[in-house]
Amino acid sequence: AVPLPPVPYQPTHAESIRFTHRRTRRASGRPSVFLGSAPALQRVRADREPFSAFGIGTKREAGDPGAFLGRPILLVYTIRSIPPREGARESGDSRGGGGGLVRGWSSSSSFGRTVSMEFWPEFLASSGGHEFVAGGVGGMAGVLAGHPLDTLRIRLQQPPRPVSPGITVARVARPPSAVALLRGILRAEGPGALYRGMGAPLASVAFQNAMVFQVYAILSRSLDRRMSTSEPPSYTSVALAGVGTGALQTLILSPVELVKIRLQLEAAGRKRQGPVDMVRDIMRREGLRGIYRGLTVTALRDAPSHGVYFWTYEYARERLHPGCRSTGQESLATMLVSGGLAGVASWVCCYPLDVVKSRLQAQTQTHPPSPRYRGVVDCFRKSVREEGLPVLWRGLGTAVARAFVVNGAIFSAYELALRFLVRNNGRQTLVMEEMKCHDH
Ligand SMILES: NC(=[NH2+])NCCC[C@H](N)C(=O)O
Repeated sequence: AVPLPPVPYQPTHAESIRFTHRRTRRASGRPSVFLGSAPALQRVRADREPFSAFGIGTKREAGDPGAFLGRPILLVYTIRSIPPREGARESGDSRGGGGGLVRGWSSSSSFGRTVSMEFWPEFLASSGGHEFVAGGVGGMAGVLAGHPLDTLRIRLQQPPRPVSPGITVARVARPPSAVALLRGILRAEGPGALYRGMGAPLASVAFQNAMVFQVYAILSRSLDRRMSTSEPPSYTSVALAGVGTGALQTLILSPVELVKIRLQLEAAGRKRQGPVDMVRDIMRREGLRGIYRGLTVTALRDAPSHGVYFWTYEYARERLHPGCRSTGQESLATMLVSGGLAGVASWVCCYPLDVVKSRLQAQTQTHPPSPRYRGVVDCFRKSVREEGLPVLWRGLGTAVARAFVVNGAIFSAYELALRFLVRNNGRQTLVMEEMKCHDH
């Protein structure tokens, strides 16, 4: 067979230039500019390599400001992929041994002669929005696995019905246990009631979770300031990225949960509304303010809880399977358990806020004459005054069970989908060798 000619490498997008540049600089300690595009690298196929890449770089010492002002030099690279094993050997990275995924860059000798660098799997993964797709798959798995428990939690959190305006039966009637409530719902409304309001979350939570995992992937890597990229983001970066992600996703999640909660609380028998009718109805009556009711309390709940969420996940999986944050090698059990634990920790830490949020989002503004709770603080005060301190933990058992199931499903589906999406790239290590360096 005639060997295929090298594929000329065309520099394209600005974004990947910046990205590649940052990686290069961090790894070598010397600034250099490489013009190239990550999507082009992803198109490398075994039958088309090695191929050449042309880059323009500058040689400067590390930390030198104005690196871009240096004389441009032409760099010629050969890019080829090598088996993971060999990659581990070449980069001296023992963790990647045994056919594992190798991460990090290795740059040998001095810049300007021969530099070989590895494109780590995550670099390839992060350039194509794979986390977004995998996050969406995870979100759907989570809703399918946990919606009945979610309905139980929302119902348990509600205040007792008033006998007449302003007077509740809280002191007389003990709130029902989860099991009693479940039996009651099944008897009176049938199993369908547990799945009520699931259609809309399936689509919207898929989108919300997709955004969460994509934003988290970007933030956790960009917050990490360490020079070495051969290691996964630090736990501090992971937690901070979680907080940022949690705050941002509130904009999507708050209205989604408002509609979900109201659909979940619709009793059987009464004429039922679908999500679209419900949104239209709220918009007509209260406008955008109505749709965004509960935004503040959702942000208060979700920013810290997502910090705890991602920190716990990363910490737990590393404990259960040492080295897996670097190699990506972990079992399904590790994914399920660390995802489950992350969910539980993130719910326990913010649970009272969730009770308040559910109550605030459930109440309609027009009926009864005036809303029962006027805001976050008022809802806290009134609930505790009327029902005692334990009200802040009502439904916690159900919430914890749900959190374990849902987030075990989310993280497992996410990790598996991600591996599926990058499996072509994930098994190989790309080495970029600097062949020539014309320095005039
Ligand atoms: N309490 C939280 N908001 N935790 C953060 C992630 C929660 C996850 N999306 C879930 O539905 O369980």
